Amino acid sequence: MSRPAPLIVAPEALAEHAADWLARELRQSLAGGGRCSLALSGGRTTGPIYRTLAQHKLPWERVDFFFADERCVPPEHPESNFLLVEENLLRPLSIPSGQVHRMEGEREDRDAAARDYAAVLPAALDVVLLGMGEDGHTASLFPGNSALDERERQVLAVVGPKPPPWRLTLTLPVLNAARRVLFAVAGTGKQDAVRRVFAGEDLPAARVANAVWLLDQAAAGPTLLEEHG
Ligand SMILES: O=C(O)[C@H](O)[C@@H](O)[C@H](O)[C@H](O)COP(=O)(O)O
Repeated sequence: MSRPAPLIVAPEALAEHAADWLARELRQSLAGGGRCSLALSGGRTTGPIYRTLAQHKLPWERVDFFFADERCVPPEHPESNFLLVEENLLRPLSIPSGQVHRMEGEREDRDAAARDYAAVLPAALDVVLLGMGEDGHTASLFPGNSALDERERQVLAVVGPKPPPWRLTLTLPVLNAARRVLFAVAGTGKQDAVRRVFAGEDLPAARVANAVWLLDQAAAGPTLLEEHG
């Protein structure tokens, strides 16, 4: 799969570039006057992106918020992706709860929670923000996990190596049906996984086909910097 060249920016510029990209894509989706769906990821990289995105003036009342994955913890737990997005984006923008579709990771019946979430997903998400782990996972689709081969279910409960273990995750059919997908990847720890993705290796993140890759210089590493920096 030939992959478009990544956008490579200085570490301190990644959040702003990602927020600008998201705002631009949301604005384009909203231009027709209808509603727009935005699916968000957790992890350390995304918090600053959300804080910067919250400063953008958009018709936020027409945006419906979804999640790419969620840890199976209560929504007030420090590991909750919902809490991360709530604190850095939803609360600063005073987004009403009716616009927020939270994955109910805390439910005892995780499979029912996954099925219920699939039922509220739009036919195709408009804009998705993904991160990538050092092992090349994205959302909670981890290397070697059978969830990577799911072709029917849109949301699955999975166990991953990154604690907390149980998670709910969108599957590849959903991520690959999304209109616009951005990967935002930062830090030297991701350099090897980034190199492998752009070398064509079959990592989970590489299976998200039509995505824009935004890297900081640390994650890009010398080879990609030389080629695309
Ligand atoms: O729930 C999660 O942890 C995320 O959805 C996950 O896919 C994350 O995006 C990557 O693990 C990168 O995380 P960092 O940004 O912390 O490196």
